[in-house]
Amino acid sequence: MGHETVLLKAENLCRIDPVSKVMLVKSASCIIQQGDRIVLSGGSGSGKSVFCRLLALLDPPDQGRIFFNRQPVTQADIPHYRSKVAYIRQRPVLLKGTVQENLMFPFALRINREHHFSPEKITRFLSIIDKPDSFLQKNAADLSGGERQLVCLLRVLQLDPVILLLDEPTSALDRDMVMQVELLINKWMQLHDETRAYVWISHDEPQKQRVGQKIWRMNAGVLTTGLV
Ligand SMILES: Nc1ncnc2c1ncn2[C@@H]1O[C@H](COP(=O)(O)OP(=O)(O)OP(=O)(O)O)[C@@H](O)[C@H]1O
Repeated sequence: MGHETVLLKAENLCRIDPVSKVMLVKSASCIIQQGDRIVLSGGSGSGKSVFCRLLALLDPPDQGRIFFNRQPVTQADIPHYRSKVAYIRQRPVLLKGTVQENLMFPFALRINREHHFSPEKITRFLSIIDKPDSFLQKNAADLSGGERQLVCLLRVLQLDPVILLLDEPTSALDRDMVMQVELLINKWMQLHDETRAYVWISHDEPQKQRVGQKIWRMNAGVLTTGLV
């Protein structure tokens, strides 16, 4: 593939537990290209979440560098970078209020001042998951676990991320909701002509087959991406 398709390159990322001094992620390097649908697998406690949080720069690497669009990511870039390389956790966090208030919340933040809430964009996403516009007026506290995860995804997708880091986003959901989440993310990839990418942590074999075109593995903090 051509050079221009590389979205992100990480070099020798390390993360040391500040308390125990144990190295949780050991010199992990990877490349994420446009269209990449990557599954990250590995045993429980192997470091998958720690690694994805490093990639999202939610935690600072103790060593190593990340290049995004071929530029090294500096301290000043981090807030913007986090909206472009977005981490989705297993247990979604919503604020009090309606679905719409939750979706509008990011636009109140200074970092997103160039973005504006787009009802059209949200309606398009809602139609993908078969939800009427009235869903926006639902109280977030009344949503099912699956609906909460969908709202969290919409809240991220509306800000036009480039890479999603999906940390077991469906592991607590029933099968219908799992399929809805997969559908939404698949459509998001298609809507952008496969110029986006994701890394999806999953323990579920059938799901790995459905959503993964490349497999990365984490074993005791050591990442294997298939690239030597
Ligand atoms: N903030 C932290 N501080 C210290 N240690 C941590 C922290 N977060 C995770 N760990 C430890 O790092 C190791 C890797 O954890 P991590 O959550 O990345 O595993 P995982 O591969 O995602 O596992 P699972 O599949 O069970 O979610 C574990 O031993 C965990 O206890």
